[in-house]
Amino acid sequence: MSQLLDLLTSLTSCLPCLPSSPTLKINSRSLKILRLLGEGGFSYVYLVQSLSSPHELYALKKIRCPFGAESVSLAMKEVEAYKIFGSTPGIIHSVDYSIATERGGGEESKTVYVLLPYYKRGNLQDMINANLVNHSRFPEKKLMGLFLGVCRALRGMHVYEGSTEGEGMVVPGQGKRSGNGVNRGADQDDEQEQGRSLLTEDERVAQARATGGKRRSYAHRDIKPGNIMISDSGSDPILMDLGSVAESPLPITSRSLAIATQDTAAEHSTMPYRAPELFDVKTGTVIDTKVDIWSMGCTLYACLVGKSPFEMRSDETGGSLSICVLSGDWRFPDEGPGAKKKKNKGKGTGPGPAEGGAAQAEEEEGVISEPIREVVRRCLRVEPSERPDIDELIEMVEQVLEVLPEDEV
Ligand SMILES: Nc1ncnc2c1ncn2[C@@H]1O[C@H](COP(=O)(O)OP(=O)(O)OP(=O)(O)O)[C@@H](O)[C@H]1O
Repeated sequence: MSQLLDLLTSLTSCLPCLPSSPTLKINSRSLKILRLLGEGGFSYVYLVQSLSSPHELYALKKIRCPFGAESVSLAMKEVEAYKIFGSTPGIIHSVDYSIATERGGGEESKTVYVLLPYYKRGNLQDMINANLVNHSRFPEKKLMGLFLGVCRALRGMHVYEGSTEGEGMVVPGQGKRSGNGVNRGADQDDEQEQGRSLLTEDERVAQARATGGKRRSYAHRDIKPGNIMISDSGSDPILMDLGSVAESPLPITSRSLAIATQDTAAEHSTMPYRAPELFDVKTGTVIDTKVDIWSMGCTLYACLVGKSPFEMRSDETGGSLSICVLSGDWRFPDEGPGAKKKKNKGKGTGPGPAEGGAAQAEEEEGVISEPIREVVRRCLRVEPSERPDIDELIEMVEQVLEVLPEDEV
């Protein structure tokens, strides 16, 4: 039945609101499904409308849990992450959630529904796609302003200072947490009793040893343009898709933990944006927030060039994407042997004074400013300790914004 609804909704996704649109209830809220917004590995995201206040639109993420308790607990980790960052600026929060149980053919399966604010402007990937279609590019200052917004939102995870909503909610391995006004069903109460954490038991023990049990930070682990929504005003980025969020640092204390971490990354972190240390997780290393800094470098490059640096390079060379990532093999389109050299805007610390002439303007068209290139280079160091941390990255981006000339209107 559930699959039939997905099929029906995806078939009608291009149609405006049908009179017979399916409806569903999330706790006390009755919602009408308008259309499919997108789909991922195990989830569908629908645009829904409140039946009681038709001007209220939401995005409803439906996470199917086909593999029993394990997949339910993964979905609940995502729900938990929405709560943890519920009041962190620049990070999506959930409005409500529920767990539905379906019984059929003697089997029971669960589906987790998460109600999210709807962002009508879409995400950064949509903007990249529009640029590719229109042969246009982001004005650099506007782009770096958006990028700074993403850095600041990410800082809310990397330097987690707690949230009034989230505090007392995550009780690794034990205890209850307080409600947040959400009308939870019996299933949710069961989950509540068990207590939730973003860590598996092995990870929790390893981390407690490494941090002396102190509160830590979080890594998003799937930063990419498709996971950065644009606020309705058009000026603020919103970090979303918290299904991959993991507590950090994570010391890899055993071979089994290394394999589990690598498998989780393979499932949840998008390959062209995934840091090298997650491709080949080694025992004795520590996986931390630097994985996101790598992905930020890939994201900035994709905004400038149209795709991830490693997708670009593996397309160019015909080589494997993972080998390009592991060896840090990437370049800007106008760099390297055989590349058509364009005059670079702003050598060294910043773009130089504007030089006149139509030929000059034409030559400079499509050229990426040197200070922006440098941000990408710093993020894409194969050795995690050589990458800036989030505060250093914010500082770099603020300096770039200071030296960039105003965008032409
Ligand atoms: N709040 C929202 N507002 C508008 N559109 C949304 C919203 N949330 C998700 N979408 C759309 O649905 C798509 C899939 O969402 P999301 O990334 O959360 O799903 P996912 O299953 O985790 O995807 P992935 O496999 O790419 O990680 C997004 O790319 C976006 O187009």
